[in-house]
Amino acid sequence: MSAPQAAGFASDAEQPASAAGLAAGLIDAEAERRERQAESQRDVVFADELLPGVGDAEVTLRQGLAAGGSATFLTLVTLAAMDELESAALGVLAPDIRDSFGMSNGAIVFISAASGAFLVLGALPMGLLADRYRRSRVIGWAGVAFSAMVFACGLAANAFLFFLARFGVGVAKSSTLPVHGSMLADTYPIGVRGRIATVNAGAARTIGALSPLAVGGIAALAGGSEGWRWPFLILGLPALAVAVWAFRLPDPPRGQHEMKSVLGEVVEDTNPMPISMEAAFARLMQIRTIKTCIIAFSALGFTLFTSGILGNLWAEDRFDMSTFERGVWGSVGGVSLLLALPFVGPRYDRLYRRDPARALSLLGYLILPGAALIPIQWFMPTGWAFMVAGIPAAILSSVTFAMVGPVMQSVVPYRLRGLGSALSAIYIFFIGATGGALLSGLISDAYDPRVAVLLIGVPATGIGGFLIIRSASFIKNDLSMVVHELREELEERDRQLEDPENIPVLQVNNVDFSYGHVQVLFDVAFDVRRGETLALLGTNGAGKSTILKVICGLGTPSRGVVRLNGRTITYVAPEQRGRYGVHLLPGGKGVFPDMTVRENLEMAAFRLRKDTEDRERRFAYVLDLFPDLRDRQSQQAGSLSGGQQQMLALAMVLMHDPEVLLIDELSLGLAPVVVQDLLAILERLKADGLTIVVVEQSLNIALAIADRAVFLEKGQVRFEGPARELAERDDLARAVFLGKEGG
Ligand SMILES: Nc1ncnc2c1ncn2[C@@H]1O[C@H](COP(=O)(O)OP(=O)(O)OP(=O)(O)O)[C@@H](O)[C@H]1O
Repeated sequence: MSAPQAAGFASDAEQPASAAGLAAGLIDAEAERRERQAESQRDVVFADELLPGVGDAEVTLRQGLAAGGSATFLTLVTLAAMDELESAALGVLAPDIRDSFGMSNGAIVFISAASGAFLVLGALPMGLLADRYRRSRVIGWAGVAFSAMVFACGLAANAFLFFLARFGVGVAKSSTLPVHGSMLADTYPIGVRGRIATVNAGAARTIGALSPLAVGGIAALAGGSEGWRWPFLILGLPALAVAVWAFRLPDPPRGQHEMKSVLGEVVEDTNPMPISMEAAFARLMQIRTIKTCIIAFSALGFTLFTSGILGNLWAEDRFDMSTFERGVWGSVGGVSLLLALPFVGPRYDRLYRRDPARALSLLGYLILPGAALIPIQWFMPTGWAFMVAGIPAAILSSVTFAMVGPVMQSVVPYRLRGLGSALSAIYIFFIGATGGALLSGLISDAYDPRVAVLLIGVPATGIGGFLIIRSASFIKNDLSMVVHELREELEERDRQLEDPENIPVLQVNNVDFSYGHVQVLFDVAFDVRRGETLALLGTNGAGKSTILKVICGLGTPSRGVVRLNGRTITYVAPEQRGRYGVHLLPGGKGVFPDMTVRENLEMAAFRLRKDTEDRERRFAYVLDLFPDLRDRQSQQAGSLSGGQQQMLALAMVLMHDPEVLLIDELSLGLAPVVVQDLLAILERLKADGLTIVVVEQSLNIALAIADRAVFLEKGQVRFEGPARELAERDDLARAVFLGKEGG
């Protein structure tokens, strides 16, 4: 893109003559773009009652559970309780394990909390599996692995093996957030999500609250320095039984409750395309509620996961409390949390039905007081006062954490539920828990646990609370996006049912795209029919190449959808799209200059290396299409002329047997005679039935090959229709010829 033409900001008459004029023009153009960006975000806000779950009839928890069947809930709750029991066991037994393996405080804090990092390793694949496959199966296998690894913790012969077993436990546990969260959100109605989450947390905590007592009791009963092993050995068995049961759970249709609330019916994608992690993350991080909440919860993670262990170490070292005493106090804290949970879940659900922004800010306001309560606790003079004073802050942060699931699930696109939770798990556990563990371990070893908590816990709590409150201002906009997408899907489903013979090969709808914070595509939409050639024309920097990137998967739109033969491919990886037949001939040099023509073609045919017959067929087709290349197969590609190199690049793309060929700047820098040859080849490809989208600077060339044209200006479609009609639009045609805004 050439800089002076980039923004298309000035008419001929007002061409800026000086550097100052140029700068002023650029500033104006940027201000105008920002205005359009702000407008495009305002555009999608729907009235509250149209948002999913808002204004719906009240549902009691019993009705909600009955709607999805209580077996799923009970199984997932039990599995979550096992996780809790296991974590609590580690907290209570930390000093005994430390002494048994002769470790320092820092080492045991690190090993204990590092399962947060291991959890991250599992969260991504688990999230991906949850979005692609039957979730009950994923949950079952993860449960089996969990029970095996917990057992291994009890058998560990040394600190290193114990560390490895923790690694396994962490990875196996990683199914809880992405897979359970996705399953619960799709099984039970939106109106009970808060209560499901709090009951889930409450039930898990009930077992968790009793577990310090049970764990302390079992360890004391077993006695000796190795008594800590028995709680782990005993826990492995019930975990295995529940995991086996989980395989039988039904898998609900994805996004069914959002669809029922917004559309009144379920539009199920029975044959979804595989989702790419990169595309999913790119999309999720464009959703402001998600991004802000994820950062908020990771900040909270810095303190939440280490505070229990640091508290136990402090209680033992400073106040000389025994394992059993600490277990009792741990249980008291857990029971207190149980008293708070029944208030928060129903309140969140009620607020959410009225105003989702208030439901979210409630969570932020619950967190903030913790920043003041933490210092009070850590300056208490006696053991029991220390334990009692820790309860309020622990309750507030645990209650808020129980709500991560409902908040995330409400704004994540339903196809990305698993990966959405995985993304939050990465931030919360990897950055939050592991970062917090490392820092706390270091500070605790250098000073003491109190310094660690004051330096990390207080600011983390304040920042977390503030950010959650801030995220509340984005949620309605993001929920509106959900509504928009669901409506579009329903319309498209109806359109496909009405006219199944006439589904476009390629469909781009409502697409917004940003490079970082700079939005460059605004609500772009067009279809391409089978065998059609579509020209994408427009001013410099209008976004033509960016659209091609979005179609072939090199860019993920922040809004909107791309479909291939009626199936959504918005989140499909570029190489996967290649397998489905979407291929891009990028602008500029597209060959390996040091290789021969033949070697270049062989590189392109790499995917066909096992299918000799198909490979030969493609070679024959391509060499027949480009006789000039056939005669130069042993020539180095770098020594070919510009036109021949463009032919070779095209030949390489055609080796893939594309269904849709995307061409960026076909004629750029080529002599007219070469362009004529290329056009003849495109004619032949058209005759062979190939669907082509070509970005062209030259209107004449576009008109020569295209059936239809789309004219873009500043990221918006200004014209879509038969190519010859575009030629009649003087204003637009002039813009293409002159490379400036039409007047
Ligand atoms: N990688 C990038 N990072 C940031 N901004 C980019 C990037 N690529 C393109 N842009 C900007 O996005 C806008 C659209 O660019 P794009 O290349 O899609 O336009 P185009 O219509 O193909 O223009 P041209 O014909 O000049 O290539 C431009 O303002 C450009 O500066």
